Amino acid sequence: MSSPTEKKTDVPARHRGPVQLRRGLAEGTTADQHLLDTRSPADFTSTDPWRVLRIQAEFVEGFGALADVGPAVSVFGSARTKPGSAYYETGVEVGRLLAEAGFAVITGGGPGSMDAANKGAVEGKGLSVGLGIELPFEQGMNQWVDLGVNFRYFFARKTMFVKYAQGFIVLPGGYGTLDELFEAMVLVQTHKVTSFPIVLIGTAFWGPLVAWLKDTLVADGLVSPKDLDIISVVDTAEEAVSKVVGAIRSGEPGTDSSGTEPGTTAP
Ligand SMILES: C/C(=C\CNc1ncnc2c1ncn2[C@@H]1O[C@H](COP(=O)(O)O)[C@@H](O)[C@H]1O)CO
Repeated sequence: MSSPTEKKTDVPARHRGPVQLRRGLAEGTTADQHLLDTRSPADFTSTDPWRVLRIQAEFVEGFGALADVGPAVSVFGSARTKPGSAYYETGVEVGRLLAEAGFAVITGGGPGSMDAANKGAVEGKGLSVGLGIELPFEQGMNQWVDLGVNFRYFFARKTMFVKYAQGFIVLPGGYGTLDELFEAMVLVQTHKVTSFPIVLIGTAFWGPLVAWLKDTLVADGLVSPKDLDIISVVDTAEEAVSKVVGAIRSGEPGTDSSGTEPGTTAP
């Protein structure tokens, strides 16, 4: 009797593209049969190889749609921010000031702070971009998006936020906002992107998070003290836009060159 590790050359193999299958896995239908069998097309479109093509298509379509956006800043913040609230008005101001400074405004295209920043971009006569995401519940693009691209996959969409923007402005938000913020922070920390200012608005909101980064992550040696400089925190739309635009124009990373600590308003 041969050992399980002994090479078996007598077992026939079936090839499916670059994949080789033996024994029970070799049984079944051929690729041609699958292709020509129209009984269950829905099964086919939910297979992983088909998904890869859809993912690829999202990147191709996204790159194509956004290629001519020009200088841009991505703005993040809660989908639940209410029109008329202070955060909403700050979002409108951010969008307007960015547009007036010649920057396209890229958001997630949804409600709340995204709606606010897109509205500001339109008011400032700039390019208002929304990168929508397909969600289990119906959620259209907000009315202020002039160039909209809809994504099925969060990760493809997140690539676009970074690839087509030169900086981020982040309003208060929940998990989605934190996800987008921390992804950008990691990209800067690991030098995957350079010269990428990230400015958070709202010292009262972000202060406790920044304190935790410092008192726990830095204190425990999980990030270095200089990693705190990846973000800066301000209180107004004017400060945020001036900081991001200034850093982009000077080619500096998003560090606070004034020497003030993250979590404090720049002088
Ligand atoms: C939950 C609600 C709406 C969901 N619609 C969204 N549309 C587009 N983009 C969204 C949506 N929800 C989250 N995002 C992305 O995450 C960030 C906001 O998430 P948060 O958890 O609300 O902070 C935002 O920047 C988007 O990119 C309400 O009806």
